Order: sequence, then structure tokens, then C-alpha cells
Amino acid sequence: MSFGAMKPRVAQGDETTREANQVDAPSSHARSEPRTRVKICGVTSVADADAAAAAGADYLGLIFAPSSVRSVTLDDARQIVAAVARRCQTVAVFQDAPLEWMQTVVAAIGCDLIQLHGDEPLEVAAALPCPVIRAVTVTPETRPADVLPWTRLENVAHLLFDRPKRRPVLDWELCLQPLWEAAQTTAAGRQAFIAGGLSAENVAAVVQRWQPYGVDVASGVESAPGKKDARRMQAFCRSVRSPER
Ligand SMILES: O=C(O)c1ccccc1N[C@@H]1O[C@H](COP(=O)(O)O)[C@@H](O)[C@H]1O
Repeated sequence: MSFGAMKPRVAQGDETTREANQVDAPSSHARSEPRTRVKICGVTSVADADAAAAAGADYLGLIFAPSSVRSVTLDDARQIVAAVARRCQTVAVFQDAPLEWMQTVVAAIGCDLIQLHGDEPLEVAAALPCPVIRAVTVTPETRPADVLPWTRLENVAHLLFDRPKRRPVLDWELCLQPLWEAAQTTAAGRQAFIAGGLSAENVAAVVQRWQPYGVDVASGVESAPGKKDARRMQAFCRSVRSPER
């Protein structure tokens, strides 16, 4: 299918109007409340999902990228969503997947949001049937002009700033700063997550420095690739919330 002829649905009105119209998830809190949301990504079993919810996760990510060690089947995902639906927001994470497949997954598992973690065009996000988390891989070349168009789409609810997985960035904080500042002028940017190499050991400093809407972790709370560790998830959630006490 070609997306060339499709027109992105762009939000009408100013940011205030857009924020008022934004679909907010049932367990989300208003931005004025200080509690930092935790997204635990790459959950692969009901047992790990239960442990993540018990540890205090607000969002759980289910990865549908076939190359990931954390990828789940449709059946795994359906069971995980059913098990935690009342406790956490569930997010299906895709990397350059066909639009039809993403639509099929949402309909089959009943997740709350989709995370786009590849080079998907704006038109794909605009055509998705649920709110979107747009991942932005921060490199020295990333400019606000690359990010801001995403925040103008009606169904992009959150940005997620991530570190490049393969290419080290010498000063990630320096690269993030101009993007973060530009994002704060938009609703999706004020509801941004920070991700990338986070763990119980470093997340409190990130929360204090950026005061993000949420933080997102995958490998930093595992005992082995694809296997979550209950104690690490508990320690992570404690560290996130420790500066808030
Ligand atoms: O973790 C994966 O395997 C993965 C695969 C495909 C797309 C996204 C993936 N993970 C995302 O990466 C960030 C941070 O991960 P980490 O904490 O540095 O391991 C997180 O947003 C995951 O959603």
C-alpha cells in the first residue's frame, strides 16, 4: 500500500485547544501532578507483566519488531494485555511495520497506544487507530524541525527521546537540549518520555535534570535479554520516584 496520497490529520487550533482535545489514557494523570510515569518496555510474559505492574509501572511496552530479543507473538501480547489492562496502559511497539499489520495488532490485542520506533512517515502515524508515542533517536544531526511536525498530528500523544542503540553519541545531553526545549512548546512534547540506557542507578538524575512526563526502560531492568527482573523493576520505580518525595 502506498501512503503517498494520504494526508496527515493535523490538529486544528492552537496548542491549548489541541491539549484540551487530546485523548488521555484512563490511568494517566494531569500534567500538573508531579508523579513521573514509568514505562517498562519489552515485557514478554504475563508473569513479567504482573511483576512490572506490581513494581509501579504505568505503561508496559510489547515489542513487535521481529529482530528484537524482546519480541512477542500476537498470542503472548493478547494474554499480557488481558492480564494487566486494569493496572497499566499497554503499548505495542513497532519498527517500520506495515500499516495494515499495526491495525491488525491493535484490533487483536486491544492495546492502548502504539509506539513508532523506526523511520515511519507522518502519514502512517496519522492513519493509526489509537494514540501514538513517536520515538525520536537523538543524534548530533537531529534538529527540532525533524521533531516538531510529529507534535502537530492529532493522535501523537507523546514524544519519546531515545539514545541511538548502535552509534555512541559523545554528548547526548547537549544533543537533547535544543530538541527538548522546542518540544516543550507542544502538548506531545510536554508529555515526552526519556529512554535509552536507563537503570535504577542513573534514572533519578535524569528525572531531576529534565523532569520528564515519563521515563522508559527495557534492558536496564532485565536479568537476561527479554527476561525482566522483579527486583530491578522495583528498584527502578523507587529511584524514579525518590526525587519526588
Ligand atoms: O528493546 C528493544 O529490543 C527494541 C526493539 C525495537 C524497538 C524498540 C526497542 N526498545 C526501545 O528502546 C528504548 C530503550 O531501551 P533500553 O532501556 O535502552 O534498553 C525503549 O523505549 C524501548 O521501547
